[in-house]
Amino acid sequence: MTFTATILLLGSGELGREFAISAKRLGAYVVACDSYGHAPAMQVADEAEVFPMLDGDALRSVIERRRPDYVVPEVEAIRTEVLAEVEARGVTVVPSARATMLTMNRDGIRDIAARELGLTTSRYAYAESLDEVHAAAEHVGVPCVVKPVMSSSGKGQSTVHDAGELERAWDYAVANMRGDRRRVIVEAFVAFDYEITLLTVRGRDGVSFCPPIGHRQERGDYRESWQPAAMSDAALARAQDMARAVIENLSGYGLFGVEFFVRGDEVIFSELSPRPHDTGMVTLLSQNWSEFDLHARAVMGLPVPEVRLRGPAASAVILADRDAERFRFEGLTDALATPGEVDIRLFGKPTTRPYRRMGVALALGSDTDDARARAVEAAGRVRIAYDR
Ligand SMILES: Nc1ncnc2c1ncn2[C@@H]1O[C@H](COP(=O)(O)OP(=O)(O)OP(=O)(O)O)[C@@H](O)[C@H]1O
Ligand SMILES: NCC(=O)N[C@@H]1O[C@H](COP(=O)([O-])[O-])[C@@H](O)[C@H]1O
Ligand SMILES: [Mg+2]
Repeated sequence: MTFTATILLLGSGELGREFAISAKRLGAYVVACDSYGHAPAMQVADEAEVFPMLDGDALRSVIERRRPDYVVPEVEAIRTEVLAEVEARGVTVVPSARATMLTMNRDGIRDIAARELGLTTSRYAYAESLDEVHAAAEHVGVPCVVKPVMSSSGKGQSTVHDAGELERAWDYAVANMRGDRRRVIVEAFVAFDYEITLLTVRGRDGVSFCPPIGHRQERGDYRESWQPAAMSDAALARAQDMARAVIENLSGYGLFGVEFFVRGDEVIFSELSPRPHDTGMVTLLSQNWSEFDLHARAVMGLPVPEVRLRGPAASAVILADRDAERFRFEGLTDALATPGEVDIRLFGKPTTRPYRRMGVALALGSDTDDARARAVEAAGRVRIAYDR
């Protein structure tokens, strides 16, 4: 059989699963990798590889054996030095080895944005010990947010309201970080009016933007997202300029999820994913081409189409609440019968744990408030029943 490209997908969660579907529709052969078997993307890919992606030797040997046209990272926690090595030998790393190195750890991308590009960010400092955490908090002020430099979906993150809570925040960060660097970023807490993800695509013909996505987070992890987020033309233009500046600096082709806090007309850069974003799952219903379709096209060097919104839309997550290997989903019939245009995605994760995202509900509405209400309603109708 002839394929248009061979893609090695590094990370096989829900985002990788939708990307794999989009890439396969364009004729790609997809090898899905992760540290555990039967991961969501593996269930729809051509083949799977199970190994720890932070292990450089294991990663190098899989890339050498598979000889992919494109290496597509789906998570941050990857031995990115190996990606730089293989890029130097001619393999295309998406969007670029430099982008994966700088975004793997929060300090890389934050220093580029704040120091090199001069973008507005929250005040911040790094710390590698409890003493340094105290010094950093003194520098940025309290309340502040403490996060491991390597983590995602809010893992190891806490908001500190009083210096007495710093020790607990440091211990929590170290216990929940990914990888081997005991380093945290301490950021001033931003009392934003709202926050957005600006999906930004860099294709062969230039940079384009999706309408902004608003979202609500709890414990540093997203619960609901909606599109379009209401914002002033001035704030949107500022966010687009900042997003363009960062991704031009990172280089490479693909879709990026650029996160901003907005307070009045002030737009504050937070961080970015050089890949589809969890809050962007709303685009599975809201756009004529989803963020995964756009990523696949940009990555494979194909034309990036103009995005059209099908209507105000929202997503709401379906979370597990305990550790389990045996569980069932109930209520799918009810959920899909939620009035209006509603859809459900169940990711197929093989096990649950507290707060693990197992699925998402999607809804169109007359406006984003209506879409949010429908998505939350549909998500709530899906129940996870745990077997003893
Ligand atoms: N300095 C801050 N001030 C106020 N809120 C913050 C700050 N930093 C983070 N948050 C809140 O926590 C959320 C998660 O933070 P951040 O995006 O840095 O973490 P993450 O682990 O990278 O999450 P993800 O991987 O889902 O993007 C933000 O979207 C925001 O709601
Ligand atoms: N904010 C980043 C994000 O949402 N990443 C998505 O979550 C998966 C890990 O989920 P898990 O921890 O449930 O395995 C990742 O593989 C990716 O799809
Ligand atoms: Mg984030």
